[in-house]
Amino acid sequence: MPRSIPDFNNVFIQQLPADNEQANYCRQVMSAAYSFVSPKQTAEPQLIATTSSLVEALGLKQLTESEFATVFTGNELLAGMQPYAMCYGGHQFGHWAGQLGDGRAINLGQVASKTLGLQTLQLKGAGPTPYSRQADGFAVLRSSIREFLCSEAMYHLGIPTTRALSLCLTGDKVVRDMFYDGHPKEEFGAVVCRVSASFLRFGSFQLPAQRGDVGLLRQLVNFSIAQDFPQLGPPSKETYLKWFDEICQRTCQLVIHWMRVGFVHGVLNTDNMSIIGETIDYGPYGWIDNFDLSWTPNTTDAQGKRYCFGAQPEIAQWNLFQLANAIYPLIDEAEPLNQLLSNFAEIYQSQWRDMMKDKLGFEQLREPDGELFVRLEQLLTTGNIDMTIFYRLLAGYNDEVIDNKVHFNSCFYQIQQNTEGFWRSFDSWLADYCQRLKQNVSDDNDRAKKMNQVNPKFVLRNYLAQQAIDKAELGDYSMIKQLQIVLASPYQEHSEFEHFAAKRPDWAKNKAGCSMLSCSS
Ligand SMILES: Nc1ncnc2c1ncn2[C@@H]1O[C@H](COP(=O)(O)OP(=O)(O)OP(=O)(O)O)[C@@H](O)[C@H]1O
Ligand SMILES: [Mg+2]
Repeated sequence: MPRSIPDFNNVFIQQLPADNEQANYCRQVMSAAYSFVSPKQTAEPQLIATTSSLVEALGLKQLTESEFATVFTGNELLAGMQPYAMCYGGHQFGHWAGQLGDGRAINLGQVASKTLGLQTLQLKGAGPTPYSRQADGFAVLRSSIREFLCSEAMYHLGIPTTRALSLCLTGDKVVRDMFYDGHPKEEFGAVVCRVSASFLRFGSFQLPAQRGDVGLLRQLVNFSIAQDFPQLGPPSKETYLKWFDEICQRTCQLVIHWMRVGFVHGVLNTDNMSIIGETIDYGPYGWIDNFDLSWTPNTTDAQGKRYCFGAQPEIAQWNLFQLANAIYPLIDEAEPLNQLLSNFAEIYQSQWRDMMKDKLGFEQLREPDGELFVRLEQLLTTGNIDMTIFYRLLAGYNDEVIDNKVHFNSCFYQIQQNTEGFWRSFDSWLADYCQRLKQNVSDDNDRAKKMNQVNPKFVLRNYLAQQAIDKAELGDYSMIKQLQIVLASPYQEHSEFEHFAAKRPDWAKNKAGCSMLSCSS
């Protein structure tokens, strides 16, 4: 195999306790942060796509295409790789679910990258582990494409996220009942290699806490601080509080970003919350087409709408509350933790207003702006308006526009159905907006430029991901490559790919994969 490979420095397994059992069968794993496990051999590894900047940054350029596919489907290990699955628990849909763990994710180790620092490589869909419970350990092509494209799309939108190094077919078939309706079908198996400085989740700390294993809890927290928050100082009660505060802040910023671009995670269980504040687990996520705070992409969530667009901040806070509960034994005082939790709502509100100020192109936030923001959200909802297109059109708007309906025409889903009352409110909001713009010092061009740096033109619209999947399932990967190009600079124009900025077509409104998704993956 390769002539030159990256340096591995597998701190996670060096510093944290391993499961003593080496055999690969499902079990409760006690007093350990992970279990050693080998990825499953696959029939015919095939590379579909890579993220070239990551290939380079991780020192993997020397690998040939076939070596790459072999390694990143888990068929062969590079020298220094030591595969393991992590042990964690979590609250799923508000209920404690006990031990979950990497049921289909297998970590290969930590690469010391010159530009990115220490990064963990993790295969998703590489076979069963002690944490697979009733499931098979695999992932299918459609969900892997969604994860691969969306991780990188988020990264280029400037949003903290786990990244995606590669997407490979395994050559094996995987059976999935996609609609949970008793019609299982064979699908293509695939593996995405994810990359992050840390794959620890809130649930990684919750599980030892629930089990009363304060020793392991402390080891995990100390490890997290030393690896990812070294600036906080040596372990102490004060440092633990600073660590929790930092996680609250990062989580808050993450949700602000999601609200800014119209991303709905879809399964914000505590096992899907990254301790370093990244977006993790691209399952049944979705992007807002018509602005709707009550929209959830996840069919399992259709009734309760626990994880809908507008609930994300509240859910993030709920999840932080669970994390606070978990680390309580290390702090032994509820008051400071409560204080940090209750700050969350206030900090969120203030950051949200700041984010809206930028989206609307105001140079400074002023007291009455809050009312403009609220009125706008109501209009976007009742007018059935595409969020992404609206903000780009708003950047090019000013009081010289003669006909508002014509200027904003392309962002409406059902323009004919809007009432006279709606148009009156819409026109009056725009008039107030123009009035407000007079408080800016710089000109409209400058404002448009700045607005277009926070309001993306291109997002991974649900129907686009589905089109790329439909083609890929027929062996045509061209749309994956095209989306990779466009989504790598989502705030810029791409005249050649203008169609990728189009609002959701009618055919996609109720089509599976384009409107709602099941968790089957
Ligand atoms: N096909 C599968 N085989 C084994 N375990 C699975 C499978 N799908 C999900 N799980 C496990 O079920 C739990 C919850 O699943 P969830 O859908 O949040 O995760 P996921 O999409 O597999 O992974 P991740 O959070 O690592 O992105 C996790 O413990 C996960 O590893
Ligand atoms: Mg998950």
